[in-house]
Amino acid sequence: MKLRGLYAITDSQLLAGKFLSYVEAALEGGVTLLQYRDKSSDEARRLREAEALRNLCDRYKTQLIINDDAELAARLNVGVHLGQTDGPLSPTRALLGRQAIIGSTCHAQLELAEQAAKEGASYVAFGRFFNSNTKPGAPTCSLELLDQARSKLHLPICAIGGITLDNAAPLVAHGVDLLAVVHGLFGAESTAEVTRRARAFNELLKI
Ligand SMILES: Cc1ncc(COP(=O)(O)OP(=O)(O)O)c(N)n1
Ligand SMILES: Cc1nc(C(=O)O)sc1CCOP(=O)(O)O
Ligand SMILES: [Mg+2]
Repeated sequence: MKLRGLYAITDSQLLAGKFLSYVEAALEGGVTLLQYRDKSSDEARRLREAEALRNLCDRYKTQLIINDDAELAARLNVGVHLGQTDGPLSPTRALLGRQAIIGSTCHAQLELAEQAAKEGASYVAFGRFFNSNTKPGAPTCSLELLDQARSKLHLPICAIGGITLDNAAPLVAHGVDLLAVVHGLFGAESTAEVTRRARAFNELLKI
């Protein structure tokens, strides 16, 4: 399966009271990967929400990715996204199997991406590219790094951090396959607007 398109990421605060309706609205517009990102330690709620997302994703034939938590991903038989301090990639690949989607945060460092590729990552993520409401302190990344990554790597490239419909086109022009978005998608005023934005992000990625 080719990993290219919108990568929607949930935010528990932003989506409070409208979690499933906004996620379904995004899926309606087309989502290649959906990441469940919840930084709390409420294990019961996390399991419940992740299961609900897996059911939704099954209906829309979208791949679910769990942020940070390989054990939860294994329990639900879905993918995982690992940052640099979220645990090693190779044992996670062994845990989840060959088919699982495993993503790796590489910030603005090509060497991290090359290492992740060697250890079996399915995609590499660079960021942040713009000011981010969700993670304002994340290190920044340039379009030039994307050019280098595109010429050296044979994996799908994901961009993250402050991406909106107004600033995403240059990322695509510099070789990005996956646009990972929280606020620029789920910060919308209505479910109809979430669906419209999802469709528009996918249009940007059509070659
Ligand atoms: C697609 C994608 N890219 C990067 C990240 C950030 O991961 P990480 O550095 O582990 O930070 P947290 O998201 O865990 O705060 C991501 N989640 N998804
Ligand atoms: C979770 C995350 N990681 C980042 C990184 O650069 O690694 S930026 C980010 C937040 C993405 O949310 P928004 O689309 O609202 O900026
Ligand atoms: Mg993490």
